[in-house]
Amino acid sequence: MGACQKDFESAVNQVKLLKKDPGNEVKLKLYALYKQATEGACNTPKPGLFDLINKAKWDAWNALGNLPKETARQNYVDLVSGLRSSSDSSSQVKPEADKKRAGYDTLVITSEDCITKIMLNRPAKKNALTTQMYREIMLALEAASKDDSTITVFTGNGDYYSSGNDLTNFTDIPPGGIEEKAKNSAILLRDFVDCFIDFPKPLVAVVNGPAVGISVTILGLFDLVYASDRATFHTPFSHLGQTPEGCSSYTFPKIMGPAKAVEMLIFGKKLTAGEAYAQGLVTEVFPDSTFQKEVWTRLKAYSKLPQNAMHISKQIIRNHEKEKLHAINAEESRILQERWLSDECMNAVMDFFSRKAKL
Ligand SMILES: CCCCCC/C=C/C(=O)SCCNC(=O)CCNC(=O)[C@H](O)C(C)(C)COP(=O)(O)OP(=O)(O)OC[C@H]1O[C@@H](n2cnc3c(N)ncnc32)[C@H](O)[C@@H]1OP(=O)(O)O
Repeated sequence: MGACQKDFESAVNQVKLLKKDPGNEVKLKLYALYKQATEGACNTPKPGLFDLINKAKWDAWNALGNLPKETARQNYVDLVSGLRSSSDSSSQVKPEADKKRAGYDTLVITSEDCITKIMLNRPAKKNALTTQMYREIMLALEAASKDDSTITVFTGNGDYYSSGNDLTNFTDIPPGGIEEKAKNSAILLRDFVDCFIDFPKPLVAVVNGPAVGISVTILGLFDLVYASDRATFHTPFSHLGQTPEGCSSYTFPKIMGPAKAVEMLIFGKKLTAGEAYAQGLVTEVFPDSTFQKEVWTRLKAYSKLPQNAMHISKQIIRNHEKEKLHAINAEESRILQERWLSDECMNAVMDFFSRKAKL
């Protein structure tokens, strides 16, 4: 027990030295295990529903039940050891690999063959989109709109394309409380989607795996969507007490007809890649085994087409609707600002964290 206590104290110190923020979920786990290891089973009153951060912490600790202090200590030590080794040899592609595009922590951006590739790079979190990531994507789009590339490609690192909005975004409450949080998030959402509406060059999604939430809805603003046959398309907004964004309330009925759009956006029906192709959301589906090779061969050929002609064609095709799309985006963001304050939404986010804490 003495040695274990020493390992535990050493792990507590190592956490402070981690080079990379392990993210809110891991911090919650660490918190819970630390409390259990030092104080035993959760013994404090449950915080109120609106005290989101303390409630998430309490839930995580309480979920450990009567786990013995010794086991909690050991689990804490193991978790920290895993974090240290994954930060040393992470499967995450190091942004330093691309010297030209330093300054992005959550994306890997490369330019080759007149193609700028923006790769979401949080594979361990299924490329869930943090607030920082939304901001970095906006910066990357701004840079790509001005660089000498012909087309811009979005893809995901790892087995997912993206699991959509990172639900921990909801736990970082500013001093102004949840109303301020909802207001700031609505502004960020609106600005983020505006960047896609205004993007001047052909925009291609290389959907390497499952896509959820906002990573699906904004596909309606892309010019080509290539999908692996492993990809799925899921917008579980009602399940989350939320409503459509990314202009999908307009683009999805237009693309696939109202009946199919309703199945996805209201009832949360998950589409396979083949179904998404049949509904017109996806341009073409490729077998996963040859996906990367086939898609990149195709894109390299396209990127050699005359650049100005392609850019002007995109403008002709998209410009009629720009004003309308901006208005729709503003309205969807306004409605979501209200939704985020609803009990339905808060309970759904709490459920996600409770499910995680019980694992
Ligand atoms: C500025 C704000 C704009 C907001 C715009 C509105 C946007 C709306 C949306 O995008 S709604 C969609 C939100 N996304 C979800 O609801 C998905 C939640 N995640 C899941 O359901 C599952 O994680 C999964 C189905 C994507 C994958 O399941 P599985 O294969 O079993 O993997 P894990 O669950 O173990 O995931 C690994 C790891 O990643 C964490 N994670 C995955 N997705 C998210 C996410 N969206 N938010 C936060 N964290 C996520 C997951 O918790 C695991 O973490 P852990 O290893 O336990 O620490």
